Amino acid sequence: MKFTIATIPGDGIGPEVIQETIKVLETMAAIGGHTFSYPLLLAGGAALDATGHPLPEETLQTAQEADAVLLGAVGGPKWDHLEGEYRPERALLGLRKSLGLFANLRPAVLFQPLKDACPLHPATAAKGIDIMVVRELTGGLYFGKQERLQDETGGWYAYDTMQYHESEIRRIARVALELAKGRSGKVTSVDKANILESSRLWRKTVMEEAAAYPTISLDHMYVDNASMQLVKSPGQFDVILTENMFGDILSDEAGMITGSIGMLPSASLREDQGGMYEPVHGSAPDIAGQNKANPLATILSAAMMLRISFGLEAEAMLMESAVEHVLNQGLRTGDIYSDGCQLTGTREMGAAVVAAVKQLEKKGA
Ligand SMILES: NC(=O)c1ccc[n+]([C@@H]2O[C@H](COP(=O)([O-])OP(=O)(O)OC[C@H]3O[C@@H](n4cnc5c(N)ncnc54)[C@H](O)[C@@H]3O)[C@@H](O)[C@H]2O)c1
Ligand SMILES: CC(C)[C@H](C(=O)O)[C@@H](O)C(=O)O
Ligand SMILES: [Mg+2]
Repeated sequence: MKFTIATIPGDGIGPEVIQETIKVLETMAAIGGHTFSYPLLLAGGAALDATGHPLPEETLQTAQEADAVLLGAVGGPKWDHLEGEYRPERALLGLRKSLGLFANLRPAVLFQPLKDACPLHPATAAKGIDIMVVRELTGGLYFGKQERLQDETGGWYAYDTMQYHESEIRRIARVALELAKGRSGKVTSVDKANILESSRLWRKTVMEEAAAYPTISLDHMYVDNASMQLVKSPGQFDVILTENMFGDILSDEAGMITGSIGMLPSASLREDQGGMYEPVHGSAPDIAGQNKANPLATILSAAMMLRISFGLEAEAMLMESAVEHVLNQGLRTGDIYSDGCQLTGTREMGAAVVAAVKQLEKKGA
């Protein structure tokens, strides 16, 4: 089969992790007899430097026409002084909104070989963690009206607006409820309904949608408590359903309890399962260009792409098994390193996954 993957390396460690992911995808293509093409597109700081805008029209158009989008990360200190639409991170929001990617799936799974790198109590780590964060991605504070103004004293003030339409809540709630059917059947909706009006509507609407899913157990948790419970006893969560900003924060936290944000993939989807795939982490300027970044989050995002957008379940599973295999071999980038393991670099980790894919495929054949 032929697929076009609009590829946006972006900034910082983005190009490094994308490079390794393409190597793995090419191995998958050779094994499965597929043809993947990777039109390379500019977005973020790289696009700003080259074209004067973080989200060039050509990027948007090619992304819209492709079978899926694969993105590294955007942003970095070089562009931190910029305002408004010139901020590199705005490119990400522009892509999400224009592609209609309202459903952000962020699985947080603790790979068992990493349980020693998990900062939680060993007994908790041994039990395993398998949480699916379903984050609403095109509404809320990120897309509400925002402004910076001066008051009558000349002092500055600013506001951002958290706004949700019932229809936006219903469609993301359905995504979470449907996903829960294929898992252990529990959805925890996270909000701040004790204080925010948008959260009160969120809770009411989620309850209404859940009425059509009698086999799913639904509970509700305030976001402050949820962030504490996630560390205290992550085993209580199956699917976490939440709005845009709460999901951003909770998914980074979920990354840490599963070893590292460098292990966390994500899929941003529209109704037809078309989507953009990117690691949860950012451009990590502190380690960029040093062959230190963990490429596994991006490789796992590409596996999600094969499964969800291309329907290549066997290939996706092979990639995920290859990741588990290299971890079992004891290979670790710095972010997941623990005593007795072998410290390795971005390129070496990518090469090890490629080798593991080939080895596992041979064994299976
Ligand atoms: N999706 C995205 O493009 C995205 C996501 C988050 C942040 N950002 C942007 O990235 C820039 C840096 O943001 P930040 O520092 O808050 O978050 P970050 O995720 O880039 O980094 C946070 C910490 O995690 C580490 N880290 C992240 N990814 C890693 C990996 N793959 N391997 C090993 N270590 C890893 C970094 O070294 C750093 O210590 C900012 O401009 C921010 O806006 C972009
Ligand atoms: C860079 C930023 C806009 C983005 C977000 O907040 O959605 C990032 O943190 C993420 O998690 O993808
Ligand atoms: Mg984030």
